[in-house]
Amino acid sequence: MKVVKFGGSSLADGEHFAQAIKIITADPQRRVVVTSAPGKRDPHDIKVTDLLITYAKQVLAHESTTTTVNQIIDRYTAIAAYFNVPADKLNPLIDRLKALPTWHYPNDNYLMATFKAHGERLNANLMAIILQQLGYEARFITPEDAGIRVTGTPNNATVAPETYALLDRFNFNHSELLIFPGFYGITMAGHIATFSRGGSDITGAILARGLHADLYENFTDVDAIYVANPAVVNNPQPIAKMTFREMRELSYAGFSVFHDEALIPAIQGNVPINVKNTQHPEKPGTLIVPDKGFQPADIVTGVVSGKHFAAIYLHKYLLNKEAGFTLRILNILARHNVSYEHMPSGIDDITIILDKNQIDDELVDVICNEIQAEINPDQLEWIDNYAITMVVGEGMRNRTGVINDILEPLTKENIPVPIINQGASRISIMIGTYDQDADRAVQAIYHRFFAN
Ligand SMILES: Nc1ncnc2c1ncn2[C@@H]1O[C@H](COP(=O)(O)OP(=O)(O)O)[C@@H](O)[C@H]1O
Ligand SMILES: N[C@@H](CC(=O)OP(=O)(O)O)C(=O)O
Repeated sequence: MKVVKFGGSSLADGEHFAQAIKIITADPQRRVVVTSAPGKRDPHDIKVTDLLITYAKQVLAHESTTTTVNQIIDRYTAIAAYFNVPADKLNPLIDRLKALPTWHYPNDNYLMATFKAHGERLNANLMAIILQQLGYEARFITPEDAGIRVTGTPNNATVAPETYALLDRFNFNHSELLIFPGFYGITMAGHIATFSRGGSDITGAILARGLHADLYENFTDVDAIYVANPAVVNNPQPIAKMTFREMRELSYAGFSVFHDEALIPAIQGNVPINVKNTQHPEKPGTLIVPDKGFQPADIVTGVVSGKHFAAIYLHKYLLNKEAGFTLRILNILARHNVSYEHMPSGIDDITIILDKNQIDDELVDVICNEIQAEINPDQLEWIDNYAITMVVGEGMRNRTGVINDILEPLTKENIPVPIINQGASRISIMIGTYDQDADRAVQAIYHRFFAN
């Protein structure tokens, strides 16, 4: 059995829906379908999820919602019209969308999550209606029905382990197609909470593990996952096969084509993932497989840069002799609910690299003041413009000279490298550069390893 997930770009309009349906029905193994919300039809279009965020904000600000609601309705109406879906089938979906402001929410964050989740919920419902109209045995299933339980915050939830016990008990007759909305689950108190953006990939992986799929097919708008982001490197090489561990490192570092958290259920359930192009399903795409017995084809599998990092640099003599020093800094960060990404250190120095998205200017001041007061370092600096380039590959393990091959092209390009950190996993090397050099660093490393 295969779980198939279609990204927003693959369900943007009626024509894309028809192509997705062609794929679903071409293979009897494809039994479980996960939908995203309709994505952009062209580069200037707005994703339905973003329209829903605007709708929620307008409700919270007591502003008029008419234009936004009509824009959202138009997206679903256009898809329904493509398949001649009668109005009485679509009207309950529209009524639900319009009624969202009248529901009760524990707070504004839950309201936002519920509005956002409806992009996928309405799309899955519509997909089931269309499949039924075309004569297929299809059932629309919600996370409530199946038992996708989540914990955490309403707009950044994580799957709760009991989900898998509930999915095991879920009555799944393999003769029918199950159509699930991606992106959200239900909290213990019964409220809707979404995963982070791009999180429909996570729903697909949860279902692949929970329903014991043999393969998780993730349909998107590129032929494969490439060695580097095609927006940064011209015409990069596709990756035919890689390990879960490689993909987790690459997606965490910025390969937005597949959500990094979606790797975890697939790893736990040992379900391989095939990322494929909806417009070219005949192409092999990229296969992501367990690490065991994997034979890497190249030294480097992928190279990626993220530009949203900052760092706290601390210098204090005899720092390494002071027991609990690092713990005290991390406690300060934890008090403000800030996590760190990397922490390279020397005998008298430590650099703590943070994701800037979780911190604003006010919080930077508060944290630095607390560090100064509690730790009393000789030097404390906030560095605001770090980019992290990750070079990842199972083929790098136990190989000498790789670091030289990575740094040499950067030196040639005059790119300063203030930080290097070789991951404990030995399949990744982190190169810290400044924001403005990040893309050139990826291009230089890519060309060094894949020039021919
Ligand atoms: N290394 C990479 N290989 C392929 N695509 C990448 C890579 N890095 C970033 N991307 C981007 O990811 C996009 C697909 O992800 P996304 O827009 O989330 O698709 P979907 O709508 O199917 O969920 C591609 O169009 C591409 O721009
Ligand atoms: N629709 C949600 C979830 C998602 O996974 O979307 P997409 O498949 O278009 O990346 C978002 O925009 O974040």
